[in-house]
Amino acid sequence: MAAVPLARRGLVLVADDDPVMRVLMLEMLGQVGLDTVEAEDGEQALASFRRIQPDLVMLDVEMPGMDGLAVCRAIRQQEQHATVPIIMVTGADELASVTSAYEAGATDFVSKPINWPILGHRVLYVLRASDAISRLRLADAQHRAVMAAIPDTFFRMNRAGYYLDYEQGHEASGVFASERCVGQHLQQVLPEAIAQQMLTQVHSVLASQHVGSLDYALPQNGIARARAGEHAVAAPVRHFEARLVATGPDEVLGLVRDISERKRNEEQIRRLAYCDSLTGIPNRQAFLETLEAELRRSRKDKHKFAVLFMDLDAFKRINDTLGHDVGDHLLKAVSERLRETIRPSDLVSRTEADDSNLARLGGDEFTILIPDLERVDDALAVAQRVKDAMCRPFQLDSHEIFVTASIGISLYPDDGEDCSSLLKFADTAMYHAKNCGKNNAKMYSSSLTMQIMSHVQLEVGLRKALQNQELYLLYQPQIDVSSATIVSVEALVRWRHPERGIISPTEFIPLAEETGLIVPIGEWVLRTACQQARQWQISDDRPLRIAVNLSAKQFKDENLSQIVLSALQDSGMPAELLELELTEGTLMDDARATMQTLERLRAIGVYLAIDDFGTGYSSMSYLKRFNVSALKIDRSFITGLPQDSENAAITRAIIAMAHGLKLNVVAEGVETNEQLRMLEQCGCDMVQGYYLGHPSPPENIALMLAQRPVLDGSDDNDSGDSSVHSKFPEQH
Ligand SMILES: Nc1nc2c(ncn2[C@@H]2O[C@H](COP(=O)(O)O[C@H]3[C@@H](O)[C@H](n4cnc5c(=O)[nH]c(N)nc54)O[C@@H]3COP(=O)(O)O)[C@@H](O)[C@H]2O)c(=O)[nH]1
Repeated sequence: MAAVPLARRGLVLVADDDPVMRVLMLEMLGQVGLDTVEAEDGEQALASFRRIQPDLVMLDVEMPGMDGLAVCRAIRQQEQHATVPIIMVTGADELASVTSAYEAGATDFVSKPINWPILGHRVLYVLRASDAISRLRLADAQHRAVMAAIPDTFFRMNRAGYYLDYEQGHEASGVFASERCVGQHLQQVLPEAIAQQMLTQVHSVLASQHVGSLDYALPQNGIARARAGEHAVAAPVRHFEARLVATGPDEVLGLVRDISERKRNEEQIRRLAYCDSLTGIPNRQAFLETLEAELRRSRKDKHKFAVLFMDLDAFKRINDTLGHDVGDHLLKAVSERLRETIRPSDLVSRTEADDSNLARLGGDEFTILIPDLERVDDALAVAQRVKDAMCRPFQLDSHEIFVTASIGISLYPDDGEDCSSLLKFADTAMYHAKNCGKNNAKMYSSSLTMQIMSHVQLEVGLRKALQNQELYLLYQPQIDVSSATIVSVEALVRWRHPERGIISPTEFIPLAEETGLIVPIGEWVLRTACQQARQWQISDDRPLRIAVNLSAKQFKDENLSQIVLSALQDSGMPAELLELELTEGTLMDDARATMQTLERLRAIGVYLAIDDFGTGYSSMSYLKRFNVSALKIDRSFITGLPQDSENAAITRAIIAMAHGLKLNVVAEGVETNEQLRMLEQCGCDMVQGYYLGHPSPPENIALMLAQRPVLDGSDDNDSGDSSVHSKFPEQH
């Protein structure tokens, strides 16, 4: 049977000047599967080494010429062969010889007389050990390369919290030097609290054998000051993340990374996500989170808190008239004033006073959280302080701006037990405050929700009212005082609601304004009134004027003049017989735009009147500039005439002033003969009111028109009140 060749296990260079020794060595090494190359002397050995690059070298120490020690040294000098195992064959097992061998760079030695049976195994062992060492060296080099590439600081620590090793990473900002740590306990290196947390984490990692981590911050200027407690003041800090992994039953490896940059980025992102970019105060998201936290806290501690919802009154007008830059400045100034108003107060009960109790939700809406509320009155007191703060004029560049605010308040837990309800209810209360005349603060109550719901239902109904033909017009005559004849008729809209019956325009016109529905409704009124008036003009054969109320939204509608022209054309009405009634508020809203719209309407040739005069700005100079044809004295001045001397004086002054400006004057709300008499004496041109005719359906107006001079025979079908029946001419 042929011998099975042994697997080759390495190439050994054997150098000995004694041929017998060489043969024996080659034989023994061959028996354990090693390949061999022989050399007779040192020079030959060195040359062979360079040529064949053996895995191991065996050198006889004593050789003529270049001895084994010299060869060994020569090999070791070649850097790339610094690790090849070299076994020296020494003449005697004496210490000096062994020492010289190691000093020359030998890996091991074999003494003569050689124990031949174990020589091969010895060589194999040295080869294996050398291989293991090479691999260890490689692993160590790789380890070092990884360490050099990683910015983290490494340390080893035992269960008790002593640093066993500490390798500072190149991006560790030099908080600690390695010599400060090795052999030291955590508490001698880190501030007490952090050291304690780290030790807890070390124990947890050792127990679970899972990776654990810990974030902490240290003052930039060093540990000593941190330990002195100086980090409590706002010293710049660096943030670190320590990851711990168990490397044995009682030892962890820690990697510490400087995460200051990441923290800064996170803070920047947080600021962007949670700050209102215009004012710098917290935004809606931040407020919702603060509210959520407060809710949890108050629920646990059984405390009350309040949410204030503030909205500036007429902010839109400031934006529209003075521009968005001024609007933005105002919002910044408002937030600053709010900040000042709540900062020194009892609002912030937490240790760290911050701005998170205040937020801008968007537009001109701000919210304030009042924690730890003891009495409801405290919330109202804060609202009052805020209102007072808003009332002080804002000086913005060249503008002195006056604003007021409406505030709604909801309470936890009385009004709601979740954030969205509390915010919604505070908003509802704010709307209520606005409806109660602005510059107001109101508490939420559940009845407000009912009101809002019915408001919403009304809005839904109003959206369908036009297409369902639920709207209709009544007409009220305006009578010329000198001729006692009807010269004009005012169209007044009504809504016949399928469930609620007749709804007054005082209820649905503001809603139509708010929702923008006034534009289509107003157009329908205009067209219907023009058609009706044209019929009367034809049948009665006289130039009867029809008066139609225009709301602010309609007046601002850029299609207004087109709509007016089209209504006139479709009905065949002469433009001068269409009277458009505008309130002072509508005209004063945006003076420049007003002038342009008025210009367009005048160009069409319609008759323009100012309605409800005396209730708004009552500015004579504007009246002159607006160049209208008539003004209607508001009925609040006519009520109480002639006894009310103040109203009598105002009425006289308005009539005189209007005549000075060559305007016709109409007195509204004339309900008695005495009022009529007095207005006649004051020279009032026209009168309108229940005394002369209630708002009535077209057929009643047709009857009245047929009587000349006029006789009031009208019924206000919608009020049912027709108590005033008087013959105007007979009163003369
Ligand atoms: N934009 C539009 N507004 C309209 C329209 N139709 C009406 N309105 C406005 O709604 C308000 C209430 O109107 P109404 O309930 O019709 O009241 C009018 C008269 O009924 C009332 N009036 C008339 N005479 C008397 C009186 O002697 N006493 C008394 N207490 N009330 C009286 O006055 C209202 C007419 O006011 P005015 O328009 O200011 O001349 C009202 O503001 C309407 O303007 C519409 O189609 N579009």
